[in-house]
Amino acid sequence: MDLLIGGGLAAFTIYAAAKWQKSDQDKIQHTFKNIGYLVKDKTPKLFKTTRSDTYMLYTYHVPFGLVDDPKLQVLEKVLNKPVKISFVNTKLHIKVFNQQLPKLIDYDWKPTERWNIPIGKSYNGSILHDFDKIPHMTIAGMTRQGKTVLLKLIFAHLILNNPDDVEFYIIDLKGGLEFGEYENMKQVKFVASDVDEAEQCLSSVMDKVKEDMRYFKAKGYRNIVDTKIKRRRFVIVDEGAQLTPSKHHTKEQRKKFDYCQYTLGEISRISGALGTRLIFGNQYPTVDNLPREVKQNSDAKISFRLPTEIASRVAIDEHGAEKLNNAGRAIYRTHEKHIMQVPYIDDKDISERLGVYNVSSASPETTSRREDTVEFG
Ligand SMILES: Nc1ncnc2c1ncn2[C@@H]1O[C@H](COP(=O)(O)OP(=O)(O)OP(=O)(O)O)[C@@H](O)[C@H]1O
Repeated sequence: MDLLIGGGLAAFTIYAAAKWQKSDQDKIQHTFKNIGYLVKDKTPKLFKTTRSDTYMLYTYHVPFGLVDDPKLQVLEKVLNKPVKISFVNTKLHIKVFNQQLPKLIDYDWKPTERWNIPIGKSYNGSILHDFDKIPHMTIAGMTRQGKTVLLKLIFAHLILNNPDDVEFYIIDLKGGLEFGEYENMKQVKFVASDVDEAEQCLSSVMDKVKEDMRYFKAKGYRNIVDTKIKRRRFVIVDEGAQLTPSKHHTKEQRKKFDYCQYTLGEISRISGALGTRLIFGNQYPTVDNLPREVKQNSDAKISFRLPTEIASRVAIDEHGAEKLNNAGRAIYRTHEKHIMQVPYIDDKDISERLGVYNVSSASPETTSRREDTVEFG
């Protein structure tokens, strides 16, 4: 019943605001009343407005007992503009953005600083993810929403910025269809396309991580970012759910799945300071197919559209991904949360731009298991 009344009021508020040509400030004030965001007839009082190029920020004193409330989200529809609501230092902040995000942004191939990747455009401008600050990332999203495009964007931009210092270990559980064509690039050390190869790939990464650990200990290093070591190693998993054992697998197969899940957890737990970064992509994250340690150690979580609020909570620890509404639209969650449009990149573009890094197929380095020595310093 409450829901019905609440829904009716919200619909009325949206209708009324559209009909009366009021300023955003007026509309917000009316909305407080209409949706019952008040205490004993006292509604929030506007205390400050701050204008920027991209938004207008309204700051309110609120009566004691009121905090930010999900029902204020109705303002998005009342104002027909993107709105961000937060409660900071006992004040209510309502940020009203001037523009909707574009539905398509082409990737522009502009280099950035070292390990910073332009993963999206938010209402506030470009979002750069710095893999030296936040080493591990999870990426979730239903089919055809943009996970693989984002993984390829990260891959391509890392090579653009650091062609001589980046190396990749890729577990492409779409049978190698997505990353197989890049396996001859000098930066790509391994492309695994099934669980047997994933086991070998991860075992090889683990050996290297242990090697790094011994080296760091001997040198007294704590974190790669405080050393002169330029090399960074990226482990990319596309469709991590394929590493979940099920009752149809044999005992032998299950052992392999368990090993892969355990090793990904270990990599996320110990290797960040040593220069290895894990990016774990997964269609529909559940507690079974998103290894707990990977989730806990990934301080950056990205989600494209997911089917349910529950899946959104597993992926990014809060609701919202179930409401995203076009391919390439995602939530980027670190200590902050941003809605962004991921730049679009296609395979042809990557092959043309990065083709120079293809090593000759005659070279012994071109097998899917190139085990180059790691260079330090
Ligand atoms: N950033 C983007 N901007 C606009 N369109 C996009 C973007 N990313 C993906 N798309 C569209 O969605 C399609 C599917 O993208 P992608 O291959 O990344 O899906 P996916 O999430 O990996 O799905 P699946 O898990 O089924 O492979 C693309 O071919 C493209 O048409």
